[in-house]
Amino acid sequence: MSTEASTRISVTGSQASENYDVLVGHNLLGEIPGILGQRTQRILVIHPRALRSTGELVMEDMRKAGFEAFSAEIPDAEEGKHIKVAAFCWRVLGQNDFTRTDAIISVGGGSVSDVAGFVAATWLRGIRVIHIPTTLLGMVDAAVGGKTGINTAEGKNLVGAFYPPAAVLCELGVLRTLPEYELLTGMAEVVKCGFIADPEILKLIEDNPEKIRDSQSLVVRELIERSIRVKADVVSEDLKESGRREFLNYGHTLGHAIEHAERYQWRHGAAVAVGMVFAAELSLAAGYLDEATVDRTRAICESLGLPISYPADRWSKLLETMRRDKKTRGHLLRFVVLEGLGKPRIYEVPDESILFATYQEIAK
Ligand SMILES: NC(=O)c1ccc[n+]([C@@H]2O[C@H](COP(=O)([O-])OP(=O)(O)OC[C@H]3O[C@@H](n4cnc5c(N)ncnc54)[C@H](O)[C@@H]3O)[C@@H](O)[C@H]2O)c1
Ligand SMILES: O=C(O)C(=O)C[C@@H](O)[C@H](O)[C@H](O)COP(=O)(O)O
Ligand SMILES: [Zn+2]
Repeated sequence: MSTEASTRISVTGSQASENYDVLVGHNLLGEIPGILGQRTQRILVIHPRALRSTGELVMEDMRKAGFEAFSAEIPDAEEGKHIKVAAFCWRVLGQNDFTRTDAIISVGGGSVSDVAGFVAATWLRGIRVIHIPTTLLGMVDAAVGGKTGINTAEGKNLVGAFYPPAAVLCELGVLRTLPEYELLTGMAEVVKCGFIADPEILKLIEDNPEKIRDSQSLVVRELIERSIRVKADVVSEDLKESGRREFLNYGHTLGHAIEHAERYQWRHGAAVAVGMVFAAELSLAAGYLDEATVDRTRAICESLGLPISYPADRWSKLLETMRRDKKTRGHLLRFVVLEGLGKPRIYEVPDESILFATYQEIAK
């Protein structure tokens, strides 16, 4: 067991009730009673089937701390981000008389914190939620920042709310059981942070091809903390995405369309990797970025075993889905592009032919 101290990264909002801490370290569950306070009686632990034993451990701990603990076991991965799953959780909350002083704890990857956060935002118009992310992606991105959501038939995350958690506890030991592919798809969001804000992240990945595959290594911990700092910095300034927060969507315009086209059988991070190569190529085509940075994007994604291309014949379907992206304004498609390392900007697409031409660069 590690004896290293935990790291505390603060996120601030426009009012005190939106402030919270992200803790990274070991043995963090003991923080929960202090975060929730004495008036909290009931806790609902929302976890996927695949993490039943982890969910039970958290429930046991909460019972020992004096809470009444209930669980809602939900379908795994993207299947959980469905209105029927939210309705099931609302039913459990209702049947067990959850009040505004009670709380939800999410235990799982980004799909779980997204739906659990949405349930917390909507139950009684808002009860507190603590996220315990169990994937790399959940720790560095999904659990932090207060974006919650579910999918609809038309697309990814189309229904949701901005709803900051009461805390995020990144218990590093839980990553021991995470399959390597899940660790590497989570790295896509780490790479994103590297390109949009902290290029040192890219160097750490390039210089440590083995350690980045060991979830318990100090390099992975440093990558986690650096990525959380990038996200905390952005969302502290712009919770509701009226400006700078859009930069966190780098690679996601095409990425989300690919996830939709694949009926969510691709992991989010894999789709975002292809989306980042597309966004880098678009930055080049628009005259903002040099070829070397585009090549670097491909090289880093490939070194992580992430996809960098997509079938040529899917373009029209992808374009149709991208029109529903949240950054679109009227008929105007908008992409996050790069003007250089750590220099994201918005590109309003003047003519869709540039998108088609760029797609040929990543099509196979
Ligand atoms: N709200 C946000 O800001 C935000 C940011 C990024 C991504 N997301 C969302 O996050 C989701 C992707 O999250 P994800 O990549 O964590 O995927 P996920 O939640 O689907 O989990 C991936 C798989 O890993 C398994 N798993 C989770 N923890 C494990 C562990 N410790 N050991 C073994 N297996 C484990 C899960 O059961 C699942 O099968 C997408 O829906 C994406 O849209 C949201
Ligand atoms: O937090 C954000 O803002 C992001 O864009 C982070 C993304 O990694 C994440 O996938 C997010 O859920 C995408 O949000 P959406 O608004 O495009 O649905
Ligand atoms: Zn993402």
